[in-house]
Amino acid sequence: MTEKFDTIVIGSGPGGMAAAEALVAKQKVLIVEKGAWGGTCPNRGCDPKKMLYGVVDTYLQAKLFAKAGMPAMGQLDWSKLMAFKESYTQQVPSGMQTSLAASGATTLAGEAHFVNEHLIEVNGATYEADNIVIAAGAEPRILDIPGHNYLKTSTDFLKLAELPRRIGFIGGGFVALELANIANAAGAEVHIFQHNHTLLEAMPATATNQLADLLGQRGIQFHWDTTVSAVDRDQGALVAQTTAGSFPMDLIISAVGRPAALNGLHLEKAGITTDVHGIKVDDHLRTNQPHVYVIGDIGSKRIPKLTGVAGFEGRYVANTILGVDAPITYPAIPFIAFTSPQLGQVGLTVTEAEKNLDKYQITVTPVGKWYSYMRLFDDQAQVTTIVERQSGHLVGAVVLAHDSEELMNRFTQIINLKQTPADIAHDINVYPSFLSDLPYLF
Ligand SMILES: Cc1cc2nc3c(=O)[nH]c(=O)nc-3n(C[C@H](O)[C@H](O)[C@H](O)COP(=O)(O)OP(=O)(O)OC[C@H]3O[C@@H](n4cnc5c(N)ncnc54)[C@H](O)[C@@H]3O)c2cc1C
Ligand SMILES: NC(=O)c1ccc[n+]([C@@H]2O[C@H](COP(=O)([O-])OP(=O)(O)OC[C@H]3O[C@@H](n4cnc5c(N)ncnc54)[C@H](O)[C@@H]3O)[C@@H](O)[C@H]2O)c1
Repeated sequence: MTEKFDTIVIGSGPGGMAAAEALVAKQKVLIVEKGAWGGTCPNRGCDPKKMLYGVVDTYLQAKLFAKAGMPAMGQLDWSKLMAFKESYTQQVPSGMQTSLAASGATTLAGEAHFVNEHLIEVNGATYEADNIVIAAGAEPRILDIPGHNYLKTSTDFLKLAELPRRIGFIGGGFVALELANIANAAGAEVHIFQHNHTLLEAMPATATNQLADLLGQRGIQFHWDTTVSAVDRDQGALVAQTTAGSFPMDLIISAVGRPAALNGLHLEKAGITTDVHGIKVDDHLRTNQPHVYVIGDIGSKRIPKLTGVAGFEGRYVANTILGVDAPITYPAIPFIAFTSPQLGQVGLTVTEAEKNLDKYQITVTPVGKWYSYMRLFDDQAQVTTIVERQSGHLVGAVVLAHDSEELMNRFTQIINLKQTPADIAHDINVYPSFLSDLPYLF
């Protein structure tokens, strides 16, 4: 017998959770999960990464304070660091499933496949719905080269029982840089093999070059314009064969992007169309089957693939299903590479602003000597603001600094609220703090 629901949600990551939780008060909802409840972010992404990052960033900062009387630091204990991370991650799947079930959604463990545009099959049983929300996320890409079976992913890194002595990362994106930062601080010899000379493609090159210099000074070895063509095994070690020579390693991580997790969904049975970036959507996040919606990392769209975005889209689609009819519009979307220091960006990019300097004023302010940064030995800290000349509104910002996330959140708020320098000067912020410096940045 086929059980009938108002809405079926496929995937319980930040996108699927948000959609299910927003629908369940008014609808009969089924949510299906083939792996760990909660999806990538809390199990093998943002949250475990930031548990590790918080410790290593504090450790690095404490080392900087040696000049200010901090006693000498020993080596980080990797097994305790991992145990700390697991104290959080081990309770995530059961906690997420319990919370979904408590909200009234029906939870089902198993892989969902489309049978037709209204019917899915899970564990041999079929389920029907008026609406289906695909929130199946993305998965790490293993580079297709000889020896690819030796390559590991971010998921493997975040579970390492022991820290390998030499770690190579293929790619210069968020995953490679953030994990390289952790591995380096924890004592590994770290190499980044990047096929071009670009890090974090969405960020301005001046800031990413500066970040690469700082990470290089800490010992991370960047191999620019270097393609890894094969991986061999030689007497227990792995060898990265590259256009710049052979490099023996103990672990090599493929960090070359996260393609949409299309496999296994059998989208063709529902006639749903895809492209190389994922499932195609319209401005209401509908597929070519209007009752089938797509949210989060699995969608083909030019929006950053982030946890906050997946949740925003989940709530938007829930409202659409419940009858609100308006195309999706996104607020400013901030993102940060959690490296030491952090590099974050929000709003209009420097590259876009540079194309129209009559309209936009770009100001790069080195703040390393400012009180808030000098007391942290954050000598290279730098804030870039992009202001629309006519209105005086902030439309974009880039921050390279220790602990820049709250400043980034405030910049995001300023952009969304269209606050002017006068509005900002009117605020009383905690003094001294990064935010009490704000009026001096405009
Ligand atoms: C190492 C790492 C660090 C990250 N750090 C950050 C960060 O600091 N900040 C940030 O904003 N973002 C970060 N991200 C990205 C963030 O994790 C994703 O953008 C977010 O998880 C996307 O949510 P989602 O709901 O679209 O997909 P996911 O979280 O991937 O969830 C999809 C779920 O669908 C399930 N699924 C797939 N197919 C099926 C099927 N056929 N049937 C049933 N279930 C299925 C999967 O098992 C999975 O649980 C990071 C990612 C990684 C890998
Ligand atoms: N702090 C955060 O917000 C955060 C952290 C981690 C991941 N994420 C999300 O996860 C996504 C995936 O992260 P990622 O680092 O895997 O991808 P990415 O897109 O950020 O970087 C991929 C890197 O791989 C390189 N690359 C691409 N194809 C290659 C090839 N064939 N050979 C060698 N190198 C190649 C690219 O030049 C790039 O440097 C991010 O775009 C982001 O949306 C976000």
